[in-house]
Amino acid sequence: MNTFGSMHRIAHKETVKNDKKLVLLKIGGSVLNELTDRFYREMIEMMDDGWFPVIVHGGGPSITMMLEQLGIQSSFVNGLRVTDKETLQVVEMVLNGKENKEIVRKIQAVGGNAVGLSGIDHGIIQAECLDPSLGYVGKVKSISFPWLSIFQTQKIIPVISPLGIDRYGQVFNINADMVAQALAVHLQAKKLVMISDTPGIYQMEKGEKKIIHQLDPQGVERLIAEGEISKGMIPKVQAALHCLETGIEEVYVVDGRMQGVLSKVLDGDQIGTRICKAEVVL
Ligand SMILES: Nc1ncnc2c1ncn2[C@@H]1O[C@H](COP(=O)(O)OP(=O)(O)O)[C@@H](O)[C@H]1O
Ligand SMILES: CC(=O)N[C@@H](CCC(=O)OP(=O)(O)O)C(=O)O
Repeated sequence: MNTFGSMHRIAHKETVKNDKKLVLLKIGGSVLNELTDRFYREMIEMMDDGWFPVIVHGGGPSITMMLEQLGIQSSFVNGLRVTDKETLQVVEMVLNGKENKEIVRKIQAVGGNAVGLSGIDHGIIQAECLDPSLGYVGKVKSISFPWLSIFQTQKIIPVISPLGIDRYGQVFNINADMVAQALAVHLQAKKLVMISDTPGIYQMEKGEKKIIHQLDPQGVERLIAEGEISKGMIPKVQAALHCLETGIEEVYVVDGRMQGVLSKVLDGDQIGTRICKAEVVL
């Protein structure tokens, strides 16, 4: 966690304090290109309040669009993109070349500092094949991110794409929610915020979507079993359940286009859906 912990007592103390206020922001491809300058400014402002954001991003819709433009067929199994060699090249190109740099560019444009990294760089995300029938789709085996204290001290926001690499140099395409969860657990984030295109997790009531503002793990399991949670929301809530089991206090699902969304989450105001263990429900 703290590479230089033993070097200086005060530096160590500061890092431990900051670690407690680490927030993992997962920016979904559904909303990535609709986030405003205000959203990115809030990210910079949260650092003045002692919070430090680490970003993992997706980019599913952009990948699909590029594959279509190139005439490459794309298919999904349980929400995961079947990834052959040709598809993997496009995934790398779109995630690392386009979406990662788009986020970095926007943070820089509002006066912040960000460094874009892929999970391949320095082997941040060590991966292995998830299921041979899906091709080069990976799962996270381990994470190595020893520079957190340097990024924090310099107020540089890390922006990480969901690609992994194995020890032979093979790259894998990994679902971004899974990467966000693994990184949140590794960095012992206080919160994981899933930034998507939905105002929260909803269930249908008399033909209308009703947002559920608070959910505990049992509630999540029930909504999955009832079929209320489906498609892209499934990996998010699975990630949330895993996070809660490993000590992360709360996971939010929010719409990144809502004004003041990040400050509301950090201030504990009611926004989106907050998933937490029953005993810590306020
Ligand atoms: N119960 C639910 N509540 C909210 N969204 C749901 C639910 N069930 C399925 N979804 C779908 O999940 C989508 C978000 O997942 P996804 O499209 O993968 O987003 P992202 O690109 O942000 O990861 C929503 O737009 C919605 O269509
Ligand atoms: C294996 C797999 O499905 N990988 C995803 C990676 C991007 C992603 O997860 O983007 P979102 O967060 O926008 O869904 C994909 O190829 O679309």
